[in-house]
Amino acid sequence: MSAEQSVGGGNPLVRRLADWDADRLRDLAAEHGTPLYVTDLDRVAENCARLRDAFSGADVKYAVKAHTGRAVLETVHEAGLDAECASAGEVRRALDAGFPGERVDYTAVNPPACDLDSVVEWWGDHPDPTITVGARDTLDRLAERGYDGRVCVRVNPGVGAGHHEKVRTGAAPKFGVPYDRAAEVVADARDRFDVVGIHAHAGSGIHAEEDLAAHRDLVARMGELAREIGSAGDEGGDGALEFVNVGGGFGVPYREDDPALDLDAVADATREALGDVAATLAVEPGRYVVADAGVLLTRVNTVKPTPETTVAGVDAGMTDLLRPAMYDAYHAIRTLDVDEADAEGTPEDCARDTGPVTVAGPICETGDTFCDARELPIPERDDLLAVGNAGAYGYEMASTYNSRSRPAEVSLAGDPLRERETLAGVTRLERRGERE
Ligand SMILES: Cc1ncc(COP(=O)(O)O)c(C=O)c1O
Ligand SMILES: N[C@@H](CCCC[NH3+])C(=O)O
Repeated sequence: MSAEQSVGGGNPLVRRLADWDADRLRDLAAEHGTPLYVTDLDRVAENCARLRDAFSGADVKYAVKAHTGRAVLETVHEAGLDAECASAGEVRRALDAGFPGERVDYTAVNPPACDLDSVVEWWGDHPDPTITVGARDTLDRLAERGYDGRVCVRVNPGVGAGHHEKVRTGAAPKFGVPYDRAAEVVADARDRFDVVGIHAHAGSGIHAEEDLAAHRDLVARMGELAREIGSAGDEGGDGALEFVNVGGGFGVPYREDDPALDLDAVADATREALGDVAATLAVEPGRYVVADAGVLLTRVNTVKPTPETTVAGVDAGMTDLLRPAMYDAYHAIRTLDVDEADAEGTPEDCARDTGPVTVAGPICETGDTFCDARELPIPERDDLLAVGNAGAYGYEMASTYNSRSRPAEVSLAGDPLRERETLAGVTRLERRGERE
């Protein structure tokens, strides 16, 4: 089976930017304006189904941070995944979208007091969630608040992976208790809490062979630790762990010719690396669930030939999609207004001449470009461009820098998901003349 083929009919491993219906996207842009995120909720459900099939028998938790939109959360909930949340705000969103407490994990990273206060209070109405804790200090702060419920200990496995150094978490001291001290921290936590699991996360965008190897190393280390903790628990009569969470990070192909991740093979390798443990495997992917379910539509407003490249000035910028500016991330770009031949990603076939094009946003930062001198159809003013794989960490990382309002989002079916922010929205928190 080729990497692109279907797994059970209409559920292909990867959906390329070329696969989106250009007419539909043009209609949505005409109706809702640009910049506009378009999210295909059916694709979200398909991605969830593929994860559940590949990791059958494991707990699959959606890392909510990748896309917190209500419709996405409801879709993921209906598809049977749990929710992994990075803040009290994300916990609130998950509960509001219908996830019961026992299907919510809160991963507390240097948690502000207000986050701990909130979740401990909310748990009263939503029993049996899990709090994942990466420092003894956090355990103490939970105990101070009277919390004695389910806790998972986050471990720093010393193994990192991911598409960019800024997203490799596994070896960063910020995350998790040091591997060598993990068993001791678990033993200490058992005196005060119901310790149900251990957790580690290598990083985000695991796709390259070396990242997959790092993922396997991490899983193997977690398997060893689970066995060590399990046998210590038996001696002390505390019982074994419920689960071993090996994190998320499963990558998607961003470049047109990147191969799709063979999810079944990754799942098999994960199980094999974990080895024999008396606990359920858990994973918490975010990107994989939503990345290829979203595109960002933006319109060309300025065309400027320069000796090196034609600059296509567009109405979306790093405030709408930060990834290229922050990580030099590659996102496929498709001109929806030229002949469909270029939907195949073969610029030489398309009706317009092609050449080096720099797609640049309206923000006063040099890094505010979606691509630099990439071979694309020479742009014309009012062209509609689609930026691919924008569903993960797209809207979520949007900001109002340069007093730009955040974009709108609609579903592919045409339902409004998030309104376009207004200037009044951008300035709504400002106070003037209120200082005494
Ligand atoms: C603790 C944790 N879990 C899960 C994820 C989800 O990662 P991804 O979206 O790459 O699957 C992240 C992000 O890197 C994370 O920090
Ligand atoms: N924001 C990152 C992923 C980091 C996930 C959070 N630990 C990205 O867009 O690639």
